[in-house]
Amino acid sequence: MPKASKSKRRSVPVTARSAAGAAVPLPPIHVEGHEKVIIDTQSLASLPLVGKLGKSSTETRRRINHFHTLIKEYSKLAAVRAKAPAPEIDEKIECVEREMAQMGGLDWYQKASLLGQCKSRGGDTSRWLVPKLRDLGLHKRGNKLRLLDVGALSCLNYAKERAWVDVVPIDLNSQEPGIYQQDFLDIGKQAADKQAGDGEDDDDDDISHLFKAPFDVVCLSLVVNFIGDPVRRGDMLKQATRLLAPDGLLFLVLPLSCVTNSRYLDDERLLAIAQHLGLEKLSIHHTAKLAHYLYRLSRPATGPTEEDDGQFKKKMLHSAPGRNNFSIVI
Ligand SMILES: C[S@@+](CC[C@H](N)C(=O)[O-])C[C@H]1O[C@@H](n2cnc3c(N)ncnc32)[C@H](O)[C@@H]1O
Repeated sequence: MPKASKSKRRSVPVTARSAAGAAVPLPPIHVEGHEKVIIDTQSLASLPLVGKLGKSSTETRRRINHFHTLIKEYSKLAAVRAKAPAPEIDEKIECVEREMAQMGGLDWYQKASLLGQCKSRGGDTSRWLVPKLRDLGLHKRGNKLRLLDVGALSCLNYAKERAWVDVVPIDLNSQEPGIYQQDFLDIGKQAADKQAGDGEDDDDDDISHLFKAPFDVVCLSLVVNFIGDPVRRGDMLKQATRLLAPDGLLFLVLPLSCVTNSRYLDDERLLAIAQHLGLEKLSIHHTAKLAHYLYRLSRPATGPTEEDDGQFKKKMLHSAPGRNNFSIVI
């Protein structure tokens, strides 16, 4: 059974009251050098499931979107606080934290997202990817495809393809025994820490062997938009290219509005970012709600370097009113 890996980041835990008035743990704030501050969604997992799953898919979607807004707000406020702490910022942060807690935290969010994957609501996005992999003839390859499913809500997504696909499903908060609890952005860091004698010496928790060989496919389905900080969204794409084998595939899924209604991102810009990271476009498909992308790593998988940073800053592309601010920064 997979075990949770341990986080080594500094945290400042806080508490608040649940709707029922009981004290509940709230997300610690992690300060990771370079003034980057993120919400530690792992800690949201410990919140009790007090939130309701919507009666209709529209209601569930509305609540999921609101949870995304809270994550973004939290990231922004935490970044302000890291630079210039002030009591009014603390108050605003507590307010956001309280609301997330009242909704049920990450556990509620994941259960609501899983509901969105029901067949009656369109199924999970692997059903789009599998025919593409078959079209590429990858089901006939001699050795099985190694596929890293990031933000996996179920370990059964590729069960029908088990004869030719070996899946490593990971999530910040594992919902099933078959899903490894692992922060995608920490892959590689733990092994480096250990080598430097800095890591915790608990071999039972060590799943680093799973990430030693490169992956043929990395799936980032509805995960990049989960992150509130545009730089960390860029870090996710960079990390994916680092983990891919030569000619490996990146499967990216974003809510459609991230590319059709954003001031800072559209398909063209996303393609420029992907190409900059050594990825070439194989396929794009928009549905009423989602944008699917399949890219292939077309240059040696050495991964992007520090020099890549600063190449794709937040740039206004569409200034019409009513647009959202979703962006990816490299
Ligand atoms: C909306 S769910 C996506 C579920 C599924 N992949 C899909 O396509 O429906 C987003 C998931 O990504 C996970 N996640 C977000 N950041 C992550 C990270 N850095 N490492 C691993 N999982 C992450 C969250 O915990 C959450 O379960």
